[in-house]
Amino acid sequence: MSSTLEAKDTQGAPDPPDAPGTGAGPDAGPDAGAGTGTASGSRTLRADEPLEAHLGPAHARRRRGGSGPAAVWYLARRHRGLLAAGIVIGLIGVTAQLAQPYAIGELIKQAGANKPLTVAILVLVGLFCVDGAFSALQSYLIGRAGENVVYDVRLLLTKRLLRVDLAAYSKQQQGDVLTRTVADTSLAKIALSQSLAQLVINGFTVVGGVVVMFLIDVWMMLITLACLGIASGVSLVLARSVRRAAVVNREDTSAYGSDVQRALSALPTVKASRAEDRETHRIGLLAWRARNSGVRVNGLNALFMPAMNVGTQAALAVVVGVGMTRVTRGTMSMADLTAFVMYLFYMVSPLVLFFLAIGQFQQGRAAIRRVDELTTLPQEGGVLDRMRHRPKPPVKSSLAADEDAVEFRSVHFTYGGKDGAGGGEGEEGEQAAGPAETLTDVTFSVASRGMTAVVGPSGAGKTTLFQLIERFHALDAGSITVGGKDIETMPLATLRGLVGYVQQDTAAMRGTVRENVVYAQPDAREEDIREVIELAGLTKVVEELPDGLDTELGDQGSGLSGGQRQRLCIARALLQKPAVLLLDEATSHLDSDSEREFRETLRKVSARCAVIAIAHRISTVVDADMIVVMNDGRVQAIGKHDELMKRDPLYYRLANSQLQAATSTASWPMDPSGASGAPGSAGPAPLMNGAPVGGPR
Ligand SMILES: Nc1ncnc2c1ncn2[C@@H]1O[C@H](COP(=O)(O)OP(=O)(O)OP(=O)(O)O)[C@@H](O)[C@H]1O
Repeated sequence: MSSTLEAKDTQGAPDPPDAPGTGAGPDAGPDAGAGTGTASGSRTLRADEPLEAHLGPAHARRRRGGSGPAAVWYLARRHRGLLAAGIVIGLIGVTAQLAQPYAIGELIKQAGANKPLTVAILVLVGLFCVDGAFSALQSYLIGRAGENVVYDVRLLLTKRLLRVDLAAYSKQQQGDVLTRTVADTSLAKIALSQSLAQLVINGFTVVGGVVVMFLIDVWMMLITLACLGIASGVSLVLARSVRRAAVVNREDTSAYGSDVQRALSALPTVKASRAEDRETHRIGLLAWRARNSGVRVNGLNALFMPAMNVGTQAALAVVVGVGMTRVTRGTMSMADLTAFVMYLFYMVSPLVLFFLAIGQFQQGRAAIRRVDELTTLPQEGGVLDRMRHRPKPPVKSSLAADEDAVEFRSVHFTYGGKDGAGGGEGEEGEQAAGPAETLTDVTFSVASRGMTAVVGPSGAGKTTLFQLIERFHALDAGSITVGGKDIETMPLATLRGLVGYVQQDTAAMRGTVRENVVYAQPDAREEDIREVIELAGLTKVVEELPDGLDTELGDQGSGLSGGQRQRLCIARALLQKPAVLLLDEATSHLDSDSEREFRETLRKVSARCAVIAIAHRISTVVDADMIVVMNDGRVQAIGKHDELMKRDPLYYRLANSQLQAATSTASWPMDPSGASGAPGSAGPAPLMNGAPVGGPR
């Protein structure tokens, strides 16, 4: 039996993580070769398998608000073969167990009749061995099925979370997502493997025991059933209460986890604000709430055992009393009474386990519901899905020197969607309507070579421009093209291969310096890595690190200074050899010397690709080939530094305040609208909105 299972279980055998595609490991797995396992086997999913195919149309319907099995149930069904095998083996073990009291009764009869006992003893020992061996095998198989289920569920969650629509994800609490991914999946595993198996196996034991006891003595069994029936009814009511309490406890635990995560992610700020006590109090209250609901769950669980024990003890007292009377009267043999009492004892534990499994299963259902909610988060690429039937542009890795790198055409955008529908697959449709447009009628184009700076006051919409180029959000109206192709018709991987993005909050990660640099280009050559390290001005920094490129960094790249982390992220983006490089405040942490060197780097890079940089420092933008001035979600002006200083009051003001601070001279007029001959004195410069001014060609 086990070899058959093993054969099924190893179909689509996986690879160890370091040997992708060789099919050497046990249950498929992340990088396995093509599997051939069937739905009745227990082949785990591969990381490269399209999960939607496994979730089936019913799940897709469910995500659109219709009916269909939850993702977790759907995945669990893939392992029903292994689970069923575990249960069948468990049932064989239980049958051997149920036969034991009967065999003991026979032994007593043999002894009473002064007959040889060898066979009876051997039968009994054989039953003990079968019981032990099969229950061990059952535990192993069911445990394995549970691990397979939780692996598949976690793989599904990982895939869907990494491809989640950013607008939808930003509404989630990160701590809650973590709790659902780690703790709730563990509870779901227990419910879908151990609890289910316990329900079937112990249910079978109880039913089997009842049947045999009926065969031994009907009246005594009816007395027993009356006592146990009351206890079972109480237990069922308890199980329902446990489920309700477990749902509350899962929510409370998750709220606690979210708040711990919130505080820890801003630990330096917590300390600097001397908020440790306040945070302890606030998080402590949530911990207390979780403790209280946990105590309630435990209390209800704890009532199971006594409820069953009282029922069994009452049954035992009555059975022994009535049984002994009948033995004395000669209407029942001592052997039958012994067997009956033994069956009663044998039934207690399965009965208790049966009801405990109901409680456990109910708790698991609460966790399954929470995990399933995560799997229905809207996914990126919905726009592309809707355009599936339109011809796709050819995949390109660079742009010709004479074509536009990026073009915004009358782009309108509101966070959360103009009508509150948001981006992604548009399945949830729950997002609230945004109060005002973030970008209005934005039109400009950027040539495929050269440096374009985007400037403007805080909140003007500069970062939003970049996020739209990366297609993190869907537009309300208008279009954006990269290399002349509408980005909504491009596969996301192609688009993001063409566009390198260094975010405002530099995203260095835990891992080595090398891992951070090659993150977008894992197969980069050593000389290319060295080149981008040099270009980003990191060569000396890396040389001074204890293990050079292989030095381990902490979370968010701790171990490097802010400026060094920023350069690390720039090196990462450069290694990708993007056609368009987006730098959001990428020089904000650099000192003047480093910034001068970096501007030199940018000059070199912008000869190869389009660089678009959001910059607050005027020194970064003075020599840009084109400057886009954003104000209140609109393009206010486009031009070069000297032109803008003359004709755009906002740019003049932004530049002037910085240059004044830098030079500490009073030679600049303070009020650009004054009569000092300053720009803007003849009134505000005309908006360039809707009139694209091409950059250098
Ligand atoms: N995820 C979001 N959800 C809702 N509104 C947002 C979101 N991100 C930004 N906004 C709003 O959009 C507007 C533009 O934000 P954006 O980050 O693009 O400005 P910015 O010009 O880059 O500002 P800064 O120079 O301060 O970084 C702001 O009013 C901001 O509050």
